[in-house]
This record gives sequence, structure tokens and C-alpha cells, in this order.
Amino acid sequence: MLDGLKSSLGDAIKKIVKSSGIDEELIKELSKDVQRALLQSDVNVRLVLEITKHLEERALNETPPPGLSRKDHIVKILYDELSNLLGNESEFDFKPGKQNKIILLGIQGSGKTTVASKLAKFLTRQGYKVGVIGADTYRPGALVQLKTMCEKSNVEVFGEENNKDSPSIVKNGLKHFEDQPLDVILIDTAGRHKEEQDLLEEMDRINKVTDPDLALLVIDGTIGQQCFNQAEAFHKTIPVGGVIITKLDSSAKGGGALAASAATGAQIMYIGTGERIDDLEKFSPTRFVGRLLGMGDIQAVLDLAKRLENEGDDVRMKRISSGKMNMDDFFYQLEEVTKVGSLQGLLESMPGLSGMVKDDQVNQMEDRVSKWRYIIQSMTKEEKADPDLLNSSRIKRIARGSGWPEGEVKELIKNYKNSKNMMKASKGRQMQGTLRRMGLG
Ligand SMILES: Nc1nc2c(ncn2[C@@H]2O[C@H](COP(=O)(O)OP(=O)(O)OP(=O)(O)O)[C@@H](O)[C@H]2O)c(=O)[nH]1
Repeated sequence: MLDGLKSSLGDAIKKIVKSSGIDEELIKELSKDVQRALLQSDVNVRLVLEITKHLEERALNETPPPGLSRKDHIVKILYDELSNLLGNESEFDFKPGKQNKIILLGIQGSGKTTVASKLAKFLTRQGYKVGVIGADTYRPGALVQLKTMCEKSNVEVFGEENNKDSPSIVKNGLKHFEDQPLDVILIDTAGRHKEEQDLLEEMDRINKVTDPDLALLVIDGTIGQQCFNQAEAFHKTIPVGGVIITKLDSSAKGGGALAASAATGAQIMYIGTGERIDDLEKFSPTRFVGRLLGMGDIQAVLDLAKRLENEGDDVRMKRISSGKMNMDDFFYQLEEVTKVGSLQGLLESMPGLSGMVKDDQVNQMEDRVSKWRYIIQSMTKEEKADPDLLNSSRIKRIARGSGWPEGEVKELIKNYKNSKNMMKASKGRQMQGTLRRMGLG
């Protein structure tokens, strides 16, 4: 995703990391590299100049906090500035005990119908009961598409193929779902009309019928910074509570779309990263920028490092980073990572776990952690302290005790060993600075 931007920012950072010393010239060069990278990704010129001005000023004037080298600090400043550009983290607060109504808005082809199905699955996985109303009366086939995609996640779709009046479909849909114990009702609307004004008027009527808890604007990421105008036009008709940017997988202009949306004041809540139903992610600016810079969620990692320090757990951290971790340490880290919120990116940057997962394996990873919890709980104290004891009869016993197949126990052991070996291998390498230790080197 945003591969072009990622690689040009990566190159810029490498220059800093590899340099023998930081001086004004190098900082200016970094600033120019970042400008070029962002402009190529279609980020608005004014925003680009603002960021790089801050970057230069802060890099030249600020003293690094204790524990961070000058180089790390400059990378951290870049990370901060890019995260700020993308707004704050924003989450919709589902009110319990009621049907939360969410309208999806957006022009034709932006990916609304796809997003409705993706979001239905995403929320269902989180344990919410979801219903969907298909009120796109303009595009033939939209309702069938929605039903087919939602069927797999067992989400009911209400639609009326022969009714051309979308506000009345929404009204009937809400009535239909009234007595069902749903937490969320998603409403897919039309994106096409003869005149844009007609579309906005229809959205206004749907808005009145629905009285939504949230209006989510779906924007095609390939249009870049132009999406600013689109967001504003919709926002004038229905107060937009959140934005979803789609097609970030196929867009060189995604940076522009992200920055422009954040600049409207409506927070980006989710991003679409592919055509498959699982290609939807919750959006977190810090996590996103961390991934863009190839470093995971730096802030979360720094916070975590601080917490571990405060907890006086440096014995454990020392053991891990010197390549002597045991199964308990391994699992401790996995648990810490899940506590931070999301595994995405973060695993990449945890000492002792780096290189273990790729982006698209994150969901499987989360399932895994919960399986591994049972498996590790079925090990004896001695086995946890010295996993080399795990021979085939012990593995059999653990599999029986935990309720998971032997293959899964072996998979856990394999992952543990890989991580440990990687830590061992990197032990002798000269590493500089906290961020570098966390995967940048
Ligand atoms: N690569 C990629 N394609 C996407 C993504 N989201 C949607 N698409 C594709 O974009 C196209 C349009 O998506 P739809 O969901 O039909 O768009 P819509 O907004 O409902 O369109 P209308 O019904 O015409 O308003 C489809 O071919 C989708 O497969 C994404 O995140 N990545």
C-alpha cells in the first residue's frame, strides 16, 4: 500500500541513519526528500511546506530526549509531523442497547457497496450484530452485490428491488429490523444521479428519515487531494462524522487523499486496501505512519518500552534482547503487544518478535495468540523456562491438554525458536539508538 511513498520516505530515512553525523545540510536534504515524496503522493503543497518547515525547525533546534540519539530523534520528528498531518485517531462510539444507524455516503464507484459488506464483516467479527439496508436504487445489481457479499458473514441485507424511492426503502428497512437485536444498521446509498444536486437532495431526505448516529463518507483514494472538495460538498448536506478512504492499495495519490480528508476535520476511521472482503482496516495515523516509515507504531513502542521500564521488568527485556528468552518471555511480549491495541506493524518492531508477521497475516496472528495462550498454559514451569525440553511426547501431552492439534503446538515452538534465533543473530551487531533497535536498522 502506498508503495511509492513508502520507498521514497524509506530512502530519505536511510540517508539519515547511515550518515556519519547530522548537520544543517543533511536536515535540509531530508526536508527536500520528504517534500518530493509527499508531492508525488499528491499531498497538498501548502501542507507539505508546513510539515517540512516544522521538520527542519524542530530537527535543528530540539534537543533529543534522554534515551534517543540525534538520528532517532529526527526520525521521530518526521514520524510526529506525518502523523499530525493525518489527524487524530477516531473511533465511533457504539451506544449499547440501541440500534446504531450508520449511513454510507459517497459518489459512484467510490466503493460504498464494497465498504458496506466489508464493514458488516469487520463489525460482526468484533462481536456486533449487524444488519444492512441496500438503498442504492440507481446502480442495477448493487443490491445483489451487497447480498452476495454479506451472505458469507451471515449478515441480513434488506432491499426492495422494485422500489425506486430510496428514503422509503430506508424507512421500510428500519421498520423491518426494528424488533431484531441488532447493534448496528449500515445503510448503503446511491452515488449517482443526473445532477449532483439531486444526489445531495436525496441524501438529505435519507438523512431525515434515518436520523443517523453516524454518516460515513466513502472516498476513492485514487483521486488524491481532490477529495477535499468532495468531502466538503457532502459535509454541507449531512454532517460527516467519519471518512473511509478506499483503494489505497492501487493508488499513488493515496497520501493526498488521506491528508486532504484529515484536513476537512472529519476523521478517517477506516481504509480500504483491496477488493477482497477482508481488505478493510481501522485507521490509526500513528500506526499508519509507522508502517509507512517501515517501523511499526513508534509511539506505541516507545510507550510500551517506558511502561516496561517503569515496571522494573528490565531483567526480562535484557534476557530477550540478549537472545536468551524463554517461552514465558515470548508469550509475555505477545500479550503486551495485544494490550497496546493492534498487532499491525507493532509486532514488526518488537524486540524478539520482529520479522515474524507480515501485514496480511495480522488477523490470523490475533487468532493465534489466543490459541497459544492455551498451549503455553498447558506447559509445565520447567518447559516454559527451557523449551528445549519439548520432545514429541511432551508435545502430545500439551496438545491434549490445550485442546489444539500437535501441529499448532509445533508451530508455536517454531515461531518461538525463529524469534529467539533472530535475537541471537542480531546480538553481535552494533546497533545504535532505540528506534534502530526496534527494526529500522
Ligand atoms: N483495489 C481496490 N478496489 C476497491 C476497493 N474498494 C472498492 N473497490 C472496487 O471499486 C469498484 C467500485 O466499488 P463499489 O463498491 O461497487 O462502489 P459504489 O460506491 O458502491 O458504487 P455505486 O454503487 O456506483 O455508487 C469495485 O470494482 C470494487 O471492487 C479497494 O479498497 N481496493
